[in-house]
Amino acid sequence: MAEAKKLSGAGLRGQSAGETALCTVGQTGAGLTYRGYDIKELADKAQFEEVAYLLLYGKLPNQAELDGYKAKLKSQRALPQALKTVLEQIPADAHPMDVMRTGCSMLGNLETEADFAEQYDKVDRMLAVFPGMINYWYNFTHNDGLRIEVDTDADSIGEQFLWTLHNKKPEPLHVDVMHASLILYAEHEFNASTFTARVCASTLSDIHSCVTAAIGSLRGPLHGGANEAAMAMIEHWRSAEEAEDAVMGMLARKDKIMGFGHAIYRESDPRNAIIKEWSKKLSEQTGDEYLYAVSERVEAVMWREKKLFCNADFFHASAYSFMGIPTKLFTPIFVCSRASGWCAHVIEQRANNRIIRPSADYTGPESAAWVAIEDRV
Ligand SMILES: CC(=O)SCCNC(=O)CCNC(=O)[C@H](O)C(C)(C)COP(=O)(O)OP(=O)(O)OC[C@H]1O[C@@H](n2cnc3c(N)ncnc32)[C@H](O)[C@@H]1OP(=O)(O)O
Ligand SMILES: O=C([O-])CC(=O)C(=O)O
Repeated sequence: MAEAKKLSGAGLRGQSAGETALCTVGQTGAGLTYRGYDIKELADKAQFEEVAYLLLYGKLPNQAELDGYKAKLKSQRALPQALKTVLEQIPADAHPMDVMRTGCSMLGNLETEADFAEQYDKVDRMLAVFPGMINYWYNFTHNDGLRIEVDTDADSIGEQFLWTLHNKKPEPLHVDVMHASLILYAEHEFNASTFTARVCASTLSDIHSCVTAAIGSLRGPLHGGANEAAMAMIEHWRSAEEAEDAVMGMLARKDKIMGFGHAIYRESDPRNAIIKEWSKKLSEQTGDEYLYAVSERVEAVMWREKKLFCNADFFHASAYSFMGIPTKLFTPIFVCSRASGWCAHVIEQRANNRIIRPSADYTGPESAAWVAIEDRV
């Protein structure tokens, strides 16, 4: 069993910043559990909606509860006209994560959480709306002003994402991949975006503000944005050999290789083996001749040269690409999933709240003498 990573130094690494009953990350060096359930078992056996329910409502749903939950989510997909109008104003060259941030914020204006008693309904509405919301904007701005129908017959959030993106019922294999992917991305303890959501929640702010703030944190390439950055890197290489040469050059220049390394895990990210397996299946299905091989070679070189391993993001890049998902929509899918984890944390924070307000070690001048404005250089 791998030892836990030695955690110290900047970035609050290794410091406990609160309690959670939602998730353990790297407790035995590599593991990940949601409310005690191993991620491998969840990704293998569950639908995303079961996992969202587990995180938000505290237990795995029985069949009737799952059916009821999915029916509720399905009934809440419609986009308010005012939200559509705002989405249509956002330019085609905007980053889709900015669209998610604005869309979430606009939803908060239209359907404000007036009381914490409404929190579960607000969360479920966001989960229901987000896939159609981003794809409404995407199709309108990238597909000749097409105004898609978001009230599809899709049975799940994963299917809804693919259906509203491509305007057709997706194939079952792709829906299975989406379930696994959304489960893998759903929750990860006090990562940067979740911590952002909790800090916002600790001021007793509304839930749309918490999620909007978290989207902003997830957007960065050191966090959720890494799946897009990984794709932007690997898409240039047409063979494993070309990839190896390029990565060696990047390492010599001390470039960061996106999709590798982790703040907590030491030897592996348990989500990688799962999404890698799906990426392999998709590669075989699509007749891919190099992208999977390129990805595998980058993984091998990074481990050989740096003992750095793929995190959850790296093989998501090839997997999403094989399903015809445009690179810039990769991180919004992460939002569609992680919104469940963020909101479970917001609910947990609210249940036992104290405003999060750490201290800082001051490094500025001891004291400074006032200088009148006309005397300043
Ligand atoms: C879903 C997710 O959010 S997973 C994370 C997604 N992010 C990425 O993939 C971005 C690339 N990775 C990284 O930038 C980092 O590994 C992070 C941000 C994930 C973690 O950062 P840290 O906790 O600071 O990493 P850690 O302390 O283990 O770094 C150790 C050393 O490895 C290096 N290193 C870490 N990751 C990488 C990488 N991907 N490429 C090259 N070198 C790296 C660091 O620069 C550091 O070197 P140094 O000691 O000479 O400065
Ligand atoms: O835990 C982290 O720091 C980043 C991560 O993997 C996640 O949020 O899924």
